[in-house]
Amino acid sequence: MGLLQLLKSQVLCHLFICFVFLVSGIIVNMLQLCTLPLWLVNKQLFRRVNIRLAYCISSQMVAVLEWWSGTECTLYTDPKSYSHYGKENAIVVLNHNFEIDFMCGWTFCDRFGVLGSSKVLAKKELAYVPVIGWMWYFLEIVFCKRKWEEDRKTVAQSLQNLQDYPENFWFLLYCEGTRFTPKKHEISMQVAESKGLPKLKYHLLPRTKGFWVTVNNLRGKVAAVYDSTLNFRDNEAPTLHGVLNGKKYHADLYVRRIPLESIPEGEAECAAWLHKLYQEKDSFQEHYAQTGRFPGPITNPPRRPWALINWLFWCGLFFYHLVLLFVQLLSSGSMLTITASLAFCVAVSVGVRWMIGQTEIDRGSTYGNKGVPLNNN
Ligand SMILES: CC/C=C\C/C=C\C/C=C\C/C=C\C/C=C\C/C=C\CCC(=O)SCCNC(=O)CCNC(=O)[C@H](O)C(C)(C)COP(=O)(O)OP(=O)(O)OC[C@H]1O[C@@H](n2cnc3c(N)ncnc32)[C@H](O)[C@@H]1OP(=O)(O)O
Ligand SMILES: CCCCCCCCCCCCCCCC(=O)OC[C@@H](O)COP(=O)(O)O
Repeated sequence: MGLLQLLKSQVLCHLFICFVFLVSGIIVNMLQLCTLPLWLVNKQLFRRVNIRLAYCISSQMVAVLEWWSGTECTLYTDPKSYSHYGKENAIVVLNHNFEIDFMCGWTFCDRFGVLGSSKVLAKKELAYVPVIGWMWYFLEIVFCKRKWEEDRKTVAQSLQNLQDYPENFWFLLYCEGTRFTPKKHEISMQVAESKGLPKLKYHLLPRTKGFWVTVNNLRGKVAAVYDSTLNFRDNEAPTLHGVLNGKKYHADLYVRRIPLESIPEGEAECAAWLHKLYQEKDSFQEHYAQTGRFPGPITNPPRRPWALINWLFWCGLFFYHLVLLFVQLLSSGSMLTITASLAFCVAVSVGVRWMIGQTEIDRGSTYGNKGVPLNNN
């Protein structure tokens, strides 16, 4: 193990990275709060400012993935589609199998210059996660309770609000609605069977209502759906812990650009279209399992330096102040101050541990663990 790799595996380094993320994130959240009055006088300026503030937070996770762990992200797509990426609004449909799939998504957003404005249909529980969840309020992220009766109006309204959004964005939809586990897969395939749909090997059965409502409420605003299929080399199951430990992964993303006009408007037709899309995605995963690659040419968008610059700025700022604080603490000799500082460090560690827990599939929700009631029950 080299010296750098040894350094990356040190818990103290992980604590420092997490501390920087949490404290800088809360500072940015507070700045976002201060921009609220702007909404009343100039909504578009409010949005543009918040896109940049959000970048300061999400790009830290991109920097840790790209520069700290050195994870490589390869894009399989045709050159004609490539020329559109970052220059138009799009709905991204992505498989949901990996704990760090959202970080890989963010990496691609950064490489195409849409990281600050990127959006997602997210479960409501994530709105309460400090830093990221709070940041999302100011980005007009669309939250759902995963209860269609409650979501149908709120989701449609939140999507309509994006019609006059001033900068290009990608709107991410995990149509499977939850992360892949063998149990959820088994249950969703029972649902597929009961609906007479072909079985999927690598995906859960997609939930079609969110896709239908998104496509129809973003019509006229969004140019295309980017059908995206992600996998990792060597059957790796990457984790945020691995990334913090400096473990290098290799992500492969296969993207097809599908013009929005080609997607049917009616609910049933749109649902059938999505089911067919997931059958195709399943065949791409099968191809990957057989050959170790996706079909089509590789076009690698380069890493950009901004995420690294932003991260180094915050790390430098906090390192300087932490050293100062440490020296002052020791020279003060006050047991009370030392204990209070230690308690603060423990609180930060516990907070961050809880946040990392949100990314772990083992601690995931039970959504999708129950199928439709069988007729003979
Ligand atoms: C060039 C590069 C390209 C791309 C780069 C890649 C990506 C980058 C892009 C952007 C990045 C931006 C941000 C990323 C940052 C962070 C994201 C992190 C996390 C957030 C993700 C989440 O929170 S995922 C969870 C929330 N989202 C969703 O759930 C979306 C999908 N769900 C839906 O659409 C649902 O329909 C709903 C939520 C709108 C409503 O939920 P409900 O449960 O009420 O669903 P349904 O009404 O659909 O369910 C009932 C129907 O489903 C059938 N059923 C029952 N059991 C099951 C089962 N186990 N599996 C499947 N189906 C089931 C049931 O029979 C009902 O059928 P109907 O026929 O009546 O529909
Ligand atoms: C810079 C490094 C700092 C590291 C510490 C920060 C950790 C912050 C992580 C919070 C990110 C929260 C995003 C989680 C995304 C996610 O994957 O959500 C799961 C949902 O889709 C589906 O949930 P489920 O039904 O439970 O599978």
